[in-house]
Amino acid sequence: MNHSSTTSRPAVSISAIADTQTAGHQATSTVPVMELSGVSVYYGAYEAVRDTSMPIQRKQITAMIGPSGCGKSTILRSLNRMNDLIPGARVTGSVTYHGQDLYAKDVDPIEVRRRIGMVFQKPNPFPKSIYDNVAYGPRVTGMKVDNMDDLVEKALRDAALWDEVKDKLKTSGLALSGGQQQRLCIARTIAVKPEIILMDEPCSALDPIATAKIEDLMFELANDYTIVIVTHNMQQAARVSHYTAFFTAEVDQEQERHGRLVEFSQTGKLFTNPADKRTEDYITGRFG
Ligand SMILES: Nc1ncnc2c1ncn2[C@@H]1O[C@H](COP(=O)(O)OP(=O)(O)OP(=O)(O)O)[C@@H](O)[C@H]1O
Repeated sequence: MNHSSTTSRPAVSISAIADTQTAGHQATSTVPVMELSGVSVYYGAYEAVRDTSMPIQRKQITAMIGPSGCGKSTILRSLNRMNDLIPGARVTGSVTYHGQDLYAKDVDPIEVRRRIGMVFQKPNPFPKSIYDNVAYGPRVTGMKVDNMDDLVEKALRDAALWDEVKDKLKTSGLALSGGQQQRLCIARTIAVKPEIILMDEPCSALDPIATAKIEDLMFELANDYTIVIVTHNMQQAARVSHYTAFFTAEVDQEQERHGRLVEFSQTGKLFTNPADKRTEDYITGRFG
């Protein structure tokens, strides 16, 4: 399979597939909601990450760790077709969501990004009020909302921000602290009712107290959502995740670096009894 970065015509409703297939399921740690099989991602002719295969387990936190440039963010973006937005980016192999090929011609990438939301490294609220930041997604996606006030309150509560902002909902989101802004971005993501939340180093711009709050929040969110987090911080991966994927960058004969998944396993095992020497070297600080 070879998926170019050009977006395709919407037809299949990913949410319809997801809603049908998750109905009645209890959360377990053994039901993958997504699967990557032999996924490589190219930027033009450059193969940034090669041959990645791993599951994303439902309502679990999966961390991606590894040295700079090993392709963690690239793989993360392949999970909700964010790479489509980068000119020249191309994904090969298979990414499935509830068994459905995420890159099939008739899948709507906008709908994919609603079901599989993303929180970025730098908090990026819109220059709008706190309320409007949260209401934005439901409004632009045309979600049927009975009571927007209730939806905004629920999203802010779920993002552990309600108590801090309930008296200033009309204030600009940009007037909040960095940690509050990041929780506002999480509320904005939750507001469109995604199933999966991708987080690309969500704490790297935050101080330790704000970081601890986001980590606590991730635990809470994992009751309802599947979370995939890219982090530079091994301790963070060890603290928050159920599963960890360790990536490294291999150097080929032309001295070109290619990201490679070395090991994927339960977090406790990866950090205490890694199967691969390269993982052991990395987690013990001998490399990277
Ligand atoms: N938009 C892009 N265009 C071209 N090359 C890119 C692009 N984004 C990333 N790359 C390259 O792909 C490789 C993997 O980058 P990526 O950002 O995915 O790694 P990473 O592991 O997330 O790194 P970091 O931890 O430093 O954020 C790197 O060599 C990077 O330079």
